[in-house]
Amino acid sequence: MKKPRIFIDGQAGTTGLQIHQLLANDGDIDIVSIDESDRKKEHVRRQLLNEVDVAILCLPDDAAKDAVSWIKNDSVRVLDASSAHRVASGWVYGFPEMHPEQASRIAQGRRVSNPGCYATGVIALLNPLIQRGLLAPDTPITVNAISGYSGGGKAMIASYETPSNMMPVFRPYGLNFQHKHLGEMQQHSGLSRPPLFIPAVGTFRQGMLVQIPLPLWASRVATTPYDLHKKLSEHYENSATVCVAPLIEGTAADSANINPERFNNTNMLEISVFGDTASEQAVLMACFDNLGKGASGAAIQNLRLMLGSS
Ligand SMILES: NC(=O)C1=CN([C@@H]2O[C@H](COP(=O)(O)OP(=O)(O)OC[C@H]3O[C@@H](n4cnc5c(N)ncnc54)[C@H](OP(=O)(O)O)[C@@H]3O)[C@@H](O)[C@H]2O)C=CC1
Ligand SMILES: CC(=O)N[C@@H](CCC(=O)OP(=O)(O)O)C(=O)O
Repeated sequence: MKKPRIFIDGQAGTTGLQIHQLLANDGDIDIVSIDESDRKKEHVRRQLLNEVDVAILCLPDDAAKDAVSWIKNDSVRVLDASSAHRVASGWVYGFPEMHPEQASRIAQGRRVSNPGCYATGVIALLNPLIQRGLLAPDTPITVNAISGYSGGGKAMIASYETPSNMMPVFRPYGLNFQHKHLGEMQQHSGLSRPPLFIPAVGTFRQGMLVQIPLPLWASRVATTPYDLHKKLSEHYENSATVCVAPLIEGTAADSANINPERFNNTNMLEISVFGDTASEQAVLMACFDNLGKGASGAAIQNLRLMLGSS
């Protein structure tokens, strides 16, 4: 059988390079390469984009939109790692765990959008709880998150890895309330409004922690930390990529395992639920690799679904 041909447009960038490395030893896939001197030449990219089975776009948003508009061959399928099409109609959202039908939608999709890193954590935590009625769609949600600096691509990596640059160990940002992941967080979690999202970047290269504090006493739906944990555990029971740690409750709560770098170089996402029944408070946490389940790992998972090889 003919091997599927894949072109990674943006293969020299952080995400593209990692996808390339993860696929390099896969003998069932033919990765079409582009010369370093040609990788930004429109006519070369146009031609490759129209002659492969799947084009994986690892480009800035505007370049990804251009690339999609150049594809005239209807048999070419697209997996876009940028944020250009994550809430666009006609695109399948590449988060297989969010719905029992989602993996088969991705498998059949002609246009699949890979989720944003922070959005991956938020949707993993909230989607099952909102879909299953444990949180109301209009619950006021705050998200605190920290990412390794590789989340900012080549430019941010260079600035953090230049020794003469004194970068703050922890830098909150997104404080214009316009972060590019808000739309996908809202739509794919099922919230009626975007969350209040406070991301931060730290002086570590890779890894991510997403936290959602929940004052349950203010919730319109009567919910306990135990209920939240049970629903999340049921939802991800058969998942190979998302796991739920045992409920962490009360005065003995121990956060020794919480470390944004813990799942680096894997496609795993671990959910933790901390709760106190007496004070009716809980915190949901998602820990994963921003370059793994937050980017390249998820892209490989989606590609395999699209190729029917997962
Ligand atoms: N880093 C992350 O954690 C994640 C990133 N993403 C998304 O993936 C996409 C790529 O991000 P990332 O890999 O971090 O970014 P990088 O800046 O590391 O890489 C982007 C690559 O695209 C190339 N490029 C830019 N414009 C063009 C163009 N017009 N034609 C061809 N190539 C072009 C760049 O070239 P050059 O090398 O010359 O600069 C670079 O190699 C972005 O949309 C980002 O939002 C998604 C999930 C996570
Ligand atoms: C630290 C940092 O700057 N992170 C990036 C998000 C990286 C990411 O995964 O988002 P995309 O998939 O949408 O590119 C940011 O906040 O814009």
